Amino acid sequence: MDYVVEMLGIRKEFTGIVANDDITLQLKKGEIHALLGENGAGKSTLMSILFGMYQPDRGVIKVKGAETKIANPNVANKLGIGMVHQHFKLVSNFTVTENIMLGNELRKGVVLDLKGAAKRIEELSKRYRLNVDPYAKIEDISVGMQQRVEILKMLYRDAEVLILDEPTAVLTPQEIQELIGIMQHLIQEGKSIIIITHKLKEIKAAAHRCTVIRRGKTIGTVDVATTSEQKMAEMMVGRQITFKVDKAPSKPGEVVLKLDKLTVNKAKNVPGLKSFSLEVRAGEIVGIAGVEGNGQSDLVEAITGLRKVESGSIEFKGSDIVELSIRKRIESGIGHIPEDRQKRGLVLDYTLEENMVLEIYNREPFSRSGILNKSKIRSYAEGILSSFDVRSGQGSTSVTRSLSGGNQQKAIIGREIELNPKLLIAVQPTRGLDVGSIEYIHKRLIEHRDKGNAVLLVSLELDEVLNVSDRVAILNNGELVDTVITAETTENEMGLMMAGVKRGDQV
Ligand SMILES: Nc1ncnc2c1ncn2[C@@H]1O[C@H](COP(=O)(O)OP(=O)(O)OP(=O)(O)O)[C@@H](O)[C@H]1O
Repeated sequence: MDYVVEMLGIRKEFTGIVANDDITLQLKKGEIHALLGENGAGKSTLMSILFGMYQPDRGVIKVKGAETKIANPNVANKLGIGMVHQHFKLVSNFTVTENIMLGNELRKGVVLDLKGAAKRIEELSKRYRLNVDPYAKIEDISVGMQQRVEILKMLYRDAEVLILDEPTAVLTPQEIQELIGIMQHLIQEGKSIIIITHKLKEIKAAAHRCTVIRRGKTIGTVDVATTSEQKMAEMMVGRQITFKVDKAPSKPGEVVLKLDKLTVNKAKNVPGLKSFSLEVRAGEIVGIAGVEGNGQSDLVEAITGLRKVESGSIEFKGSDIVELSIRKRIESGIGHIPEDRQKRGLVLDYTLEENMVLEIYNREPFSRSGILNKSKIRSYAEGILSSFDVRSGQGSTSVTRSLSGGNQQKAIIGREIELNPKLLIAVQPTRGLDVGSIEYIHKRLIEHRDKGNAVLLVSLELDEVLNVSDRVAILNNGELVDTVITAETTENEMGLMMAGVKRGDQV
């Protein structure tokens, strides 16, 4: 068999946890190979080993049949292996060309030929249909385009094996389709791809084979065309997944959040949200649907106090909170699961238990007369971590940075729900989570509603908005298109409203 890369019997242990335990993955030339596994299963660790960022404790790596030691990423590059990380490594005020040359020509101390490099980048971009402008500045291009720059960086270095670590997590549905097209074109040109994703639909749409790992061990490699999504999910979590959200009809109570003609600016004098009105009641989940960048973050940041309001009012439990500080808003009962967990949600160098009490460490019973009660903090944190199944090497004392991305996300969700806020604002709560965890988080959001709280759910996943929310407000270009009851609408109808077509105007 013609394998370009083989990872055989790979083991990697971190303090307190075996991240990879005898894993085998074989990549055929010209295939798109998906790597699937629960949060913390060991996917990123395995790929970091292939890219030379970690050394395995045991096991063999072969590239084109020859056993190799990949001592560092430079060696990986020389062997034709490239990787796009979850968090891009681009300098925002540099151009595309400068970024691609950085760490290549620049490191080698070669005399720079920017023009020549830009020309080659343009050719590569054309050949692989990436549509990237070599002279654009990173800060001026979309996240999807930035990802293409990362792909170009690999191609510029003649990579033959491309590793993409959760590339679709940051993309809009449209960009995901484009990326799948790009991947298909790349393999036609002889490249081979390993892609990490939690989305079974994407695996079905793009991959030829899929290797499933669970808790550091290989479960198996399957042909995607003949394996159902259900089957892959079961291999991954080791139990049946329903893919359905069970919920009773909502029983809306008093108005918890009342937004009246709210206008928020994106930049100076550029409105992001325009005269937006909405009520969210106790005992209901209201979803916000829209194509990314249509006012969702302006809305969330205005309610949580991160952004100044131009005009209009925000009433929470009957009083206007526009002038309240962020901390006062949290104390009065507004919980927030933020979109960017690394920037806003967690302090990565703190331990997990410190992060679990970030908003409440100065209250009883966690501190008294300025002295922290460490055992109370620990038992509180351990409670959250166990009910939300947050997996880490050293339990509540693990440094948060060492957790896998999905486990960091589960920790934030657990922390915010545990505070039992009267209003919970959940922004993309299940981004980066495996199907088992998504099922659990949806259940907890509904339980939170059933306790008589209000939930505002902002998500780009139409399935999620439709299945979890009771009502949905649709945003287009910063304006409310309509508010609909989810049981009375369809995905198609919602799609049209997201494009700005009101219900009554649809044909
Ligand atoms: N540098 C590190 N130090 C200590 N533990 C680590 C380190 N890197 C990863 N781990 C642990 O190894 C396990 C596997 O993590 P990894 O990031 O490989 O999982 P993953 O499958 O990529 O998860 P996700 O889907 O959530 O991104 C996790 O329990 C994580 O906490």
